[in-house]
Amino acid sequence: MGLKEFTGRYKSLLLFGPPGAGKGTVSKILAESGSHFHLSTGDVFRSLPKDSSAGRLFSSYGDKGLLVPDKVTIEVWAGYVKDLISTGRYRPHEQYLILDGIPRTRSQAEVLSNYIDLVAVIALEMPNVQRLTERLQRRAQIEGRNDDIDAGVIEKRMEVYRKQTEEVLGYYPKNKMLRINADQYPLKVLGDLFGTGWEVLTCLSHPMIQPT
Ligand SMILES: Nc1ncnc2c1ncn2[C@@H]1O[C@H](COP(=O)(O)OP(=O)(O)O)[C@@H](O)[C@H]1O
Repeated sequence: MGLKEFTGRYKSLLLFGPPGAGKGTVSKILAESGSHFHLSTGDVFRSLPKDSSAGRLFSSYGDKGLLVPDKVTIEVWAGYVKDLISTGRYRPHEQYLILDGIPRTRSQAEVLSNYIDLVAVIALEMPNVQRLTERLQRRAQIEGRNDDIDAGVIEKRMEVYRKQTEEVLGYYPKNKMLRINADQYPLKVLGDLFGTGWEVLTCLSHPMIQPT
């Protein structure tokens, strides 16, 4: 089957958590543990040309800590994944897709279900806003992200997570849900994740069975 003809669903793990909870760190480690593909929706938006219409739309929402509207989000995301497949960078027959930052609304979850075959949902839990903010401010120094610098924008992103995204967890079956305390050192978070979720996550340790 040619790369462009993939019409199946992407076998996916979803990462949830407030800004600063460590979605990116955990996703990268899971992806690298078995050559799987980590896709951060925030990174997808940040890679858009600033003068494109989607890029301008992203700035107008992202700079305020708000979510980009659902329709555009899904369009940009689905187009990006298609491009990854057609250029051979993401190989859906062999790799799991580690999705960080999507879905963030119920409506995104509903549309996304047409694209993915869900393996697991990892919810990184960290209610301590002060410590999340400290993590983001450290990241701002390293990565220079505008939305990590402004305290008002950080606060807005936390609120958006609490009000719009957290409830999306209820959309997914409990037997696929791994809730992990993210208010710990990264190694401990990973230890807990593999301790709780070994049976679900063990699929990442070997390549997918090839279709015959
Ligand atoms: N699924 C999504 N739906 C709408 N907007 C999104 C989505 N993912 C990312 N964004 C936009 O990109 C910004 C940065 O996302 P991300 O890097 O994942 O941030 P965070 O560290 O807050 O989790 C968000 O504040 C939002 O404007």
